[in-house]
Amino acid sequence: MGSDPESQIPVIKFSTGSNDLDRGTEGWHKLCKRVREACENYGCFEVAYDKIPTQSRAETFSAIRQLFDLPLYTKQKNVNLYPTLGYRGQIAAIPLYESLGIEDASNFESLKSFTGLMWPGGHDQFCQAVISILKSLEELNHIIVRAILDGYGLGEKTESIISCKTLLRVMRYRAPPAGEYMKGLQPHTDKIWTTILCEDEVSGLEVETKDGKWVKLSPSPGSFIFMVPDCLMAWCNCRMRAVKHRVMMSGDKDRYSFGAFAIPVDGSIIKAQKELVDEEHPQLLKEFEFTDFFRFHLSEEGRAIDSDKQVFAFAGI
Ligand SMILES: O=C(O)CCC(=O)C(=O)O
Ligand SMILES: [Fe+2]
Repeated sequence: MGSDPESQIPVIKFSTGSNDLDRGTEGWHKLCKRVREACENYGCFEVAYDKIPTQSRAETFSAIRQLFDLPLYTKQKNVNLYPTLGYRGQIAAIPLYESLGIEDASNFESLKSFTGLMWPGGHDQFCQAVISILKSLEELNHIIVRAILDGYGLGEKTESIISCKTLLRVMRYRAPPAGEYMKGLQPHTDKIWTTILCEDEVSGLEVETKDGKWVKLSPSPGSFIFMVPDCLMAWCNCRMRAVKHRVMMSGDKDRYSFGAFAIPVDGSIIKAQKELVDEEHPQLLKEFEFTDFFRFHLSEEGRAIDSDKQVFAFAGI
């Protein structure tokens, strides 16, 4: 598992030094095709993006480590209307896992109020590090969504792009007891529009392939992982697959990671693009309001359903 290079997900370069990122160039067309194929076949890909310096990642992870070093009662002040978006930890089924969530985290004011809650007097260095990397990741996300649109010939239909705010979720997974291979995070698909993940040194993220095999990812140190969540899958009439993923821990090091999660703003309607519905691809999901779906997945009824089936239970035709 993982050591077989054949089973690894595609690596796609987003190189600011070439004209591949200019719409209309041959390089851009090739990029769009690769993005589309990766999202259809794997539901994810590794992103090599040269615009985010190693230093910026290092500063972000140093800030994240300081956050996890705070006392539990301080971290538990991170509450959210939706329980899974605030502090999570001390969960019996996944004892190694702990995470915090910051809504609208590329906005200086919301970062300031978060750091003001965590540290007396705030933490300017935390805000600077997070803002800087998130702005770049939002830019990257924008390019990837553009590539998806162009990949389907919908480049002019920018009004169909879902408006989002970025939630930053930071994770720490404790090393398991010596010699054990242990669940860090349960298998799931993300419920949102897009996900970009970043890990620091210790791997552990696994994705499920089309034929149901789990593959351990070994991204290069400077890379990110882009994933297709349920809403993006619904938007493209399930041409792309929402990738099921989990974290498995082994070895003696704690794992730190973070995700830039694009969360549709309240009132967002998620619907299959009519251009992507035809005889060969009948519409599979009804249109739905994002918040209704999000609430459903947290409800008792939703939680009784496997994560990757929830969207079909909620909106299946
Ligand atoms: O820690 C990771 O790499 C994955 C986290 C994740 O899948 C999530 O928070 O939805
Ligand atoms: Fe996830």
